[in-house]
Amino acid sequence: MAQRLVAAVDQGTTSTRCMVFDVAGRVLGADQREHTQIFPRPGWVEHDAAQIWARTQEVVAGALRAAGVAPGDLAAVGITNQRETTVVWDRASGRPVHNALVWQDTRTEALCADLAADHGRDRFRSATGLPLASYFSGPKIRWLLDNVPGVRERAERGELLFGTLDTWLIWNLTGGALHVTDVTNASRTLLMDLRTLDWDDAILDAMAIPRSLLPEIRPSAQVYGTARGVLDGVPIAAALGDQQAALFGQTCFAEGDAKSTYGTGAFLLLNTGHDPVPSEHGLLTTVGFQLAGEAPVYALEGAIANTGSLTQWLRDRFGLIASAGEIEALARSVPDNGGLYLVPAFSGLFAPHWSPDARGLLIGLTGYAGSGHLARAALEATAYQTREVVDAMALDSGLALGSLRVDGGMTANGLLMQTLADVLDVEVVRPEVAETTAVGAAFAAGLAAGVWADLDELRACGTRETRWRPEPGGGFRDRKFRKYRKAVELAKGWLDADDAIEGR
Ligand SMILES: Nc1ncnc2c1ncn2[C@@H]1O[C@H](COP(=O)(O)OP(=O)(O)O)[C@@H](O)[C@H]1O
Ligand SMILES: O=P(O)(O)OC[C@H](O)CO
Repeated sequence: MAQRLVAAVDQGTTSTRCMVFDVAGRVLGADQREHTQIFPRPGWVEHDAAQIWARTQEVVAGALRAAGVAPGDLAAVGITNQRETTVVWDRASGRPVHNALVWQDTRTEALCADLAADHGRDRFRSATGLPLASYFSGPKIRWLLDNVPGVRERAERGELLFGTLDTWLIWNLTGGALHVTDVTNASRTLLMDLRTLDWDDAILDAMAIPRSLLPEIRPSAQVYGTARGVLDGVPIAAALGDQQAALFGQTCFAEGDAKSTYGTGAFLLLNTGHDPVPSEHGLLTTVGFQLAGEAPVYALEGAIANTGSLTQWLRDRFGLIASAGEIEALARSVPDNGGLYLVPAFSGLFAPHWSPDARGLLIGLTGYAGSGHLARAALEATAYQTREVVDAMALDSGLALGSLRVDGGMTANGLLMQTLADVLDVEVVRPEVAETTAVGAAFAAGLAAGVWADLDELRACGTRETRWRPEPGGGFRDRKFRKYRKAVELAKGWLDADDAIEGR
């Protein structure tokens, strides 16, 4: 078989999958396996990086088997991954010095508060596009240096390496030959200057992180090297953080293009072109992608903590529905939300508020309210939260959204998709292949390896999609959005200092 197939490895927070694509963007075979979520203390989340590497090899073998192909049939492999999650390992033995600290892990919150003490949370924002927060990798590296016995000394001697999951997988796939990351993953560390695309020495000094730990930063689509083992001889030709890969897989190549991924939480990314746009409205500035030899494309990102998790909450805590898909019928059993508004600040509010002291709020209750209204309020909360982020993006970038491309588990919900189109007053577009993250990694790798000639060829792949257009009634919906905003203000500041002390 001619080498026209491309594999993608999608290393996510809960599972790792591998998919094999043909030149038309069709899936020929796939495999997926979960890994263990380790919760040593409240707020701490870890992964076993060695287990993830083992799972990766299993799913690659499984996907090749399912597709009926051998490594020699692949023109390239692209890597995409959960972002920010931090691994430090021994250069000689390849053994991690500690479990990986996962992006959700909040153990570095006090460290971030200390680093922010004199200069504020935006101390490194102009260089990195990010606020000081436990979400990002830099503080996680610092925690490992400070808390795992011997690690700082070994790091100072140059014996240890740091990587996000892209770096860890590429290092293992090449038998330890390559210690590289891509610009999108590096842009989530709080250590990279967005303009120079290099590690920022002043920040490394301030965080006391030795440069020798850090990988070389490369474009997202470029032949980095050749794999051994399970992908023997296959060029590794792309790496992208998973949300950026979804942006690429959704063909959001032009300034003003935007995608939103709806899973447990939601991540909206807006392509802002070749200049990083600083945010004054609670968004993150990040690298969208960089093709070999080309200038980087930047993005504004809005991260929302709770969207699909609300569906799970109604299912698992209240038994209102037996499966996630049933929420749509329950919501359709009533004509509107009956005056109910739900602010899902279960772990505070992320973009655009970043209010850790907010807690969830259900308001507008009357004797009339029933389970159907609650289901509506839960789905509408996702649409309103999206509108908050989209409005912030317009204020920061001056770009008005032409349409919103969507993906993720929640997009199976037609009522939600229509509500989203109505609340945003833009067309909502869902592609046929829902695995846009893997598609993006395959597209980027295939582009670097010459399977596809240019971005236009990628746009032509998999053009079948479903669209929802806004229905009339904008004024009424604006009033409802204002109500939701009012509820958000009521939810903020709910936690008092002594609540935190009691650990509530
Ligand atoms: N039809 C639906 N309506 C609303 N929410 C849904 C629906 N189907 C799945 N979900 C929610 O979407 C999430 C799963 O989506 P997925 O993209 O697999 O998420 P993740 O990658 O975060 O695990 C779950 O939180 C689930 O409750
Ligand atoms: O692995 P996911 O899909 O939960 O995505 C995680 C994000 O990259 C975190 O920033």
